[in-house]
Amino acid sequence: EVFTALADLEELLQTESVLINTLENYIKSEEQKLDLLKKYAQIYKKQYNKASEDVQLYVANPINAYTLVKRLTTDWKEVENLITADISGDCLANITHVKETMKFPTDEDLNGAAVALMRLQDTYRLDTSSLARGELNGVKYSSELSAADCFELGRQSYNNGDYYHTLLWMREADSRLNREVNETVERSDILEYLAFSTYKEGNIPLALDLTNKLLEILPSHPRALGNKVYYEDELQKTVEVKRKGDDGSESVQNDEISTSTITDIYGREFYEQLCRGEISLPPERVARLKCRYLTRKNPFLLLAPFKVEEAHHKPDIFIFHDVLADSEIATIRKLAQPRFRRATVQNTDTGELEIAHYRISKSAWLKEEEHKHIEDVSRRVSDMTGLTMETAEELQVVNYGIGGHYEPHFDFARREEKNAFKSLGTGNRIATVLFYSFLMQMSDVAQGGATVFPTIHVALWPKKGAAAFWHNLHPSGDGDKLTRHAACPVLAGSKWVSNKWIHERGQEFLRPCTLERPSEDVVA
Ligand SMILES: O=C(O)CCC(=O)C(=O)O
Ligand SMILES: [Fe+2]
Repeated sequence: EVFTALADLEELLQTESVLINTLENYIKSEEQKLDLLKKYAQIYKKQYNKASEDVQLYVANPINAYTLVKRLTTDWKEVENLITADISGDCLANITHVKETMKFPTDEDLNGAAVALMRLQDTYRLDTSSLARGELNGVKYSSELSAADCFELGRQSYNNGDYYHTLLWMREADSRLNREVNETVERSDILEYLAFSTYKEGNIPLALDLTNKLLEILPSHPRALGNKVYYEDELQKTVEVKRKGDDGSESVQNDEISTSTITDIYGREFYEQLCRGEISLPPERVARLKCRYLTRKNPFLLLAPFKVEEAHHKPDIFIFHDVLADSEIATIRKLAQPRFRRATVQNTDTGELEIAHYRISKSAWLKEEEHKHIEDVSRRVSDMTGLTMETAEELQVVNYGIGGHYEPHFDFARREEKNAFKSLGTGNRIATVLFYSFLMQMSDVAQGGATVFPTIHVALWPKKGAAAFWHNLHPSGDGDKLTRHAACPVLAGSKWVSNKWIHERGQEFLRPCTLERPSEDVVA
């Protein structure tokens, strides 16, 4: 699919340009054909009018008799040939060729792009009308959506069983339609989706009202007629149930929410608040964080020490500034782009890699041997972290497209995930280094894409050439649950990250393990 990475979307514009050309050529050919047919029609009409002046005199002339017959035989065949000339077939063949040889989106892509917009709408609390005006967080980026565009977003949501967004977008389609001079969609179609989604959301009186409005426009609409009877029946039933209730029968109330739901709700809330930049570390904790130069007793680093900023204590999260050169970033992009595949996650039961809705991006893996720059980056990670790269995974390059994100997760395998990293034989992921390799900001307003740690309220805002570093494991080898983190959906722009996952094996003397276990895990 193409919607998961901006790099692919750029190629879609090339496809569009070829298609526009094909379409214009087709229109030109059809116009030429019609011009020729018009000319034939004129000639026929002229001769016919002449003959009509005196039919008998006209046919009495042998030359006229001959040309009349000729006009209706060989000449007319020409006309028929022109009419049946298959210009459209040629054009369609061209289009098929374009679709087969160039990047072309599918229906799943349309759905993916629509779902991504809904995700952005929810995470960043964007109101439907502003979005339809082409605004993101108060910044106007693009042309407005037509009623038909909004209708399609509603329809995609409907097909996903997402009635909440169906209602938002169908209402927007309706209000846009009221203002459209050249209407782009039928009001009856909007009403049908509105009515049924309203019913699905539990509001039968309103669903009935909307269905009646639809029937005012199309009185014999078969589905609307059927639904009207059904809604009326349902309403009748509720009235009866209510009456019984008033007579003293008991009603059962069940508004219990399980504890896990509560934690999920709050976890999600912190995650989204961090993405929106609404919460951060309390000032007294920020005051304890320092910036410093790191040399690690390495003679090269004495000349050019790393600029390190502390982003959090316990777990320690560091930001290394200016650790990727522009030339290295260019190499990474050039090598990764042609190899991008939809990024995968590891199935916790089977250990197999699979795609998942909670990680939407494209990724590619680069080996040190491929280019000096990749080797240099790997050595730098070793210098930055003091850990060996011998058991580290290859450099993973990730590009996030429209609404691309990676929901809260751990980089390490948990104890129950027995099969994770088994085939590598290098132990668990002891640490993560995440480079922000390329970033296209569309405005000064932060437009999403932060790396956030919901449990400890940390948000790292991508900065080109910088890298984040943290240990995923406690010295005991147990996973540090506080390192749960996520990539917020990209609202506007393009986000590229590259990461190096460092493994346990080989680090025994570089980061000795202890027997001491973190208290939270002892309890668990
Ligand atoms: O892209 C980001 O900001 C985080 C990526 C991440 O957590 C991962 O790839 O494991
Ligand atoms: Fe991660």
